[in-house]
Parts: sequence; C-alpha cells; structure tokens
Amino acid sequence: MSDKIDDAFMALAADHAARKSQHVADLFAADPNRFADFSVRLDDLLLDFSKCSLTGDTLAILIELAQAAGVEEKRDAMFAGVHINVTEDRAVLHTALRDTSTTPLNVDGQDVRADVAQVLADMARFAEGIRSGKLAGWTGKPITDVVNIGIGGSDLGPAMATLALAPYHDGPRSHYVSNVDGAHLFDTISPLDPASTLFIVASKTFTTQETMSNAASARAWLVEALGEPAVGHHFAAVSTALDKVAAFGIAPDRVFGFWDWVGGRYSVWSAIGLPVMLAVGPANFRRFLDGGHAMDEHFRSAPLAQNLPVLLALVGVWHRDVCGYATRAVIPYDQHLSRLPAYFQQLDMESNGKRVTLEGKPVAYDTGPVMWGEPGTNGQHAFFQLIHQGTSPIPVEFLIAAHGHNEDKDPLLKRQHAMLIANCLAQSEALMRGRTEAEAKAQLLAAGRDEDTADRIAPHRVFPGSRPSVTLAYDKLDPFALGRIIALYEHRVFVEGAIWGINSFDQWGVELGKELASTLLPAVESGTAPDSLSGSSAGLLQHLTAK
Ligand SMILES: O=P(O)(O)OC[C@H]1O[C@](O)(CO)[C@@H](O)[C@@H]1O
Repeated sequence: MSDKIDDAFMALAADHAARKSQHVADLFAADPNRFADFSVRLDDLLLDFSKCSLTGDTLAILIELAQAAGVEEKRDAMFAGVHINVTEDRAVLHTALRDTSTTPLNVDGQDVRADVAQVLADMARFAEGIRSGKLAGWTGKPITDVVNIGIGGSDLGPAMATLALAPYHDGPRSHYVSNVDGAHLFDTISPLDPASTLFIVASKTFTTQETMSNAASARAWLVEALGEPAVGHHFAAVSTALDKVAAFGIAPDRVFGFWDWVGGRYSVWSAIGLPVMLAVGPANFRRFLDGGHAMDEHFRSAPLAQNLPVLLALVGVWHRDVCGYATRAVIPYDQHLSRLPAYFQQLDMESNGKRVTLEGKPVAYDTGPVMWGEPGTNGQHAFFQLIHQGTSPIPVEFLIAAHGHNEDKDPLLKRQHAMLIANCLAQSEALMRGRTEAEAKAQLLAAGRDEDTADRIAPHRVFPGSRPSVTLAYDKLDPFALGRIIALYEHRVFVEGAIWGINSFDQWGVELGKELASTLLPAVESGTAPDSLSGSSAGLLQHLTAK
C-alpha cells in the first residue's frame, strides 16, 4: 500500500473516531441539502447514500483514497484489455460483450469485436429457431421447456436475470439445475416431457463436477425415453472449452463459445445468457446488454464524485474498513429480484474474498464483507429485528422501482406497489432515525400503560438509529434497468478491489475443496477412509457409509 493510501485511511479513521457518537439524524437536521449532496443520478437511476454517516469531508478523503489507489488508471487498463487478472494472466473484458462499437479491441493481438458479434448472432438465430418452433425436438414436438445445467456463474446470472425479466418472458419455460445433489435434476425433469425439453450444458471450463454429472444424468434420461439419436436435437452447450464440448457429442451448430477474458461470475452477458435470450427473446436480451453498456460509459466518463459505482464502492469501503462492519445486506423490494442476493454473493464474495494483494503480500485492510439478503418485505418479518436492534450495525442496500409491472392492470395491484415503496422507505427511515427511550415511554403512556410498565418496557422499544443504508431507486425493472444495476455492482466490486489492491478476478479459494472432493469420492464409494484424512472426517465418512 502506498503512503497516500495509508494516509487516507488514517484520515478516515480520525474522522470516524471524532464523530463516533454523531447521529445521522443530526446531519440531516444540520443540512437541508443533505439528500441532494449525498445522492447521485444516472437518468432515472438514483443512488441515495445520505443515510450513511459520511460528511462532505469524509467524501473528499474517500475520493482521495480512490485516486491514491489508482482507480481511474486501473479502470482504463481493464477496458483496454490489459491482463489485470495477473494470477491467471488474463484480460478482463466482460464490458466488451455489451459494447456494439466497431472500434477494434485487441486482446492478445486479436480483435474481439467480430467474435462477440458473431456469437450473439448465432445465439439469436438459435433462440429464434427454438422460440418459433422451427428448431423442434427429435419427434417434431416444439420445445416447451429449457433446462440450463450449470453452477456458479454458469447458473446464478441467467437464473437471476430470467426471474428478474419474468414480465418479458414469452419463450419456453426455464428451469435451472445446479446442485450435484441428484434431487435437483430429478425434481426438475421428472414432470417434463423429454420430447419437448432442451438441455443447455453451461460450463466455462466444461470440467465442473456438478455440471458434468448432471449433464450425464440428463443425457441418460433423454436417451432412455427417446433413444441415442435424439440427443443432438435436445442438447446445446455454452463453454470456452470447445474441444471438451465436442467430446461430449453436442453438434457444433448448437455450441456457443465465449472466451477466457470473461470471468464466470461476469458471464451472464456472454453465451451463458442463452437461456435468458430463449426466455425473453433477442431484442430484450440486447436491451439488457445496452443497460450494462450505459453503466460502463458512465463508469468510464463520470467524475469520481458523481460516479455511481465509485460512490457505492467508497461507501462500502467506509463501512467495511473504517466503521468495521463485517457484513452488508442487499434487500431488493422487488420480488423479481429475489435471486439477486445470491447472484451478488458470488459476484462480490468470490471476487473480493481475498487475503493477499496483487503482489502476493498479506492485505493491509479488511477486504470483502459477507454479502447476504432476501427480498423485502419478507426480510422484515424474519431478520430485520437484528438489523434494527442487534449489537452490530449491518449496512443495508435497498433496491426499489418507482413502478411495478402490474400496477396499471388493477387498482389493488397499484396499491400493493405503493405499499412496497412505503415499506422500503419506512425501513431505511426507521434504521436511520431510531427511537429514544423517552419517545418509547411517551408512546406507551399514550397507549394507556401505567408508569411502571412503561419504564419496564421502554428499553426494549428503543431503536438506536444511525444505522446505515443506501437506496437504489429506478423507474421500472425492464431489461435495460436490470443491465444497468448488474453492471453497477460489477464495477463497485472492481473499485473496492482496486482500493484494496487485490485481484478481483481469480478464485483460487474454491480449489482446495474441489481437489479434496475428487480424492474423497473413491473413499466414499468404497467406505474406506484414507490414512491422510483427519479423525473427524474419517469418523464422519465411516458414519455416513456404514450401511
Ligand atoms: O462455468 P464452470 O467452469 O463450470 O464454473 C462454474 C463456477 O465454478 C467456479 O469456478 C467456482 O468453483 C466459479 O468461478 C464458476 O462460475
């Protein structure tokens, strides 16, 4: 870490220490412009971070921190195709997947623009064929159900986006199978008709144990029902490992490639998005890409102090490193975004859950927090108790649309959307404002409780307040809006990683478990624990394989 970064962190720590007991409600009372000063817009997309404990001075130091960490230079290097993923010696160019520009973009001497456009055109042709029924199943039945078999980035992105775009879904039904637990595949395909089912085997590496075993079982199910020759009509694949796909037996015109410069958790924009395109059609998929590109343009050009991903990241760094909050909750008040927290968990935690710098030295500051969440209002009736009154503050990120998709259909549904907004605003307001003991007692007395009861109960009804939250508001969750939100969070992860000086684009932390699982499989099947296994694991293995 450079001296300038350390200086900025020290200045932030001093600012935090000096204002530790300051209530955010007092910041609002002191500054009638606080909302305007601590919110930023990109068209209808509004990021409000005024309910966090930052002041203008704090923000100025955070911007200095971003400058000292070279965020702008690192951003430009990413967009230019520099191999910023140093441990895998790869460029990081998911942004190229949503860019329609024809200016050459050379990656390792190869202009990737034409490749990207070609795969998109192939996907669109295939998707239109399936959606129109022209590309039918082996028996001539049109495809009614698409089962994506993939895991991690080859599952979470398309699964999240398909659900998010449910109002635009006019193609075959979508299903997602990821877990190596055979129950996932079995429960999904049992009700389906093999003659009208299409499987997409999605795996960047085409070696992932879960995906390969689910694909083999799906293939066997299909062959048993329709015979071996049917396979070609009912399978497609998405991968960077085209040689391995060919070995699986999927016809080349049903194989959609992508490239090693697209990380798994950044791949929903690539051919990994094929099931989304099948569901909502190529035009809506293009709008999703355009939304991502709009955020890219904003990220590249807006000054740091008006830059949504930069500001979201700086608020994140403030909470993680200065306030010391170990987790953050993402709560979409949008049922269609109910898979967003799971998607963000991979995006954020696989990217920034790192303990060494780019140079392989221990990091000087805490890196990625635990990210978790559930849709509102459900979370309110489950874990919000702890967020309001627990001992450790948890920054919350609320997402809310001004308009729902169904509100024009029925006044009752319009009212329900109003209730959704009211609940979302009520939660962030309650978290920030809190309730004093005196207020709690006055309420109890006003409700007819006697003095002793009011004194006894009031402490339980105190809310400390000053609990941080940001709110991301948008007009309506359409494909463009979704693309913008996803790209916003991708770039936020990038900026945080750049400040911490880590590689946000590798994932070595998943390897050890994978290696051990493959060496343990024969032991589980034979019931004999190898000597190298710890007493605990050997004991568990014996218990689980005893009969
Ligand atoms: O697409 P693949 O190669 O099957 O990998 C699936 C997922 O597995 C991981 O490598 C982690 O195990 C993720 O990074 C990736 O998204």
